[in-house]
Amino acid sequence: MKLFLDTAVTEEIKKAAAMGIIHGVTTNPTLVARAGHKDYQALVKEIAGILPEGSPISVETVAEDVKTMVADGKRFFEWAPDNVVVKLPTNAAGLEATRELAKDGIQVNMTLCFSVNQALLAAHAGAAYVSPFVGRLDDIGHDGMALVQDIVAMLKTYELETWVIAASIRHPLHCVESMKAGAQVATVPYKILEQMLKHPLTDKGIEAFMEDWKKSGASNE
Ligand SMILES: O=C[C@H](O)COP(=O)(O)O
Repeated sequence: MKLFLDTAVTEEIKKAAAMGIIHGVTTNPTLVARAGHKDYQALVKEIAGILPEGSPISVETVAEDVKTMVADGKRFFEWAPDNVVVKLPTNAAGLEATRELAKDGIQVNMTLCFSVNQALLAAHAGAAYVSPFVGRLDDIGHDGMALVQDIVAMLKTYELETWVIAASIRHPLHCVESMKAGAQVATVPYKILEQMLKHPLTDKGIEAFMEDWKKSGASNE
């Protein structure tokens, strides 16, 4: 499973990219606003310069009609043609715009997906990615991860090539479950990356090795 970083904070992207553990970035209007960016184009170009060449960056529109969605998508694509994946909502306008952009070879990530039916429609429209929102379903008492499992199985059954991005990831167990479900990607906030890495026995082990080495008086010069 590949990992995307779900953030608009460039410092977080730099830190994760330096460790070589992320394959792309997803942004959305809330994340861009929260990070205090005023210029989306400048942000996307900066992210493209941080990530390895060709890494996908999801760039989301706030347009509501097909014409503006397509125009936005084409504009976003020009900002970084090797990276930009246009993020569109899974609704009627989003499907039509996805079809248009896909015809032009522009990749689309259909976001705010909350059902297997929506994922099937996204795949038929030509979406490169579909993003089921796990945490937001859990928040209302539904089983978000069951949706990821069902979508992965459905796409496999019908040999559809759309990739599943497990999104709205809220804790490290969501990542483990996404792997078990066979999602191609999980997009995670930086905090979750840190939680994925952290293990008390690793820290304890490092401490013990250092103490024993110091006590031994041995040299590694
Ligand atoms: O844009 C997609 C995000 O993964 C949504 O996450 P959230 O539900 O925590 O806002």
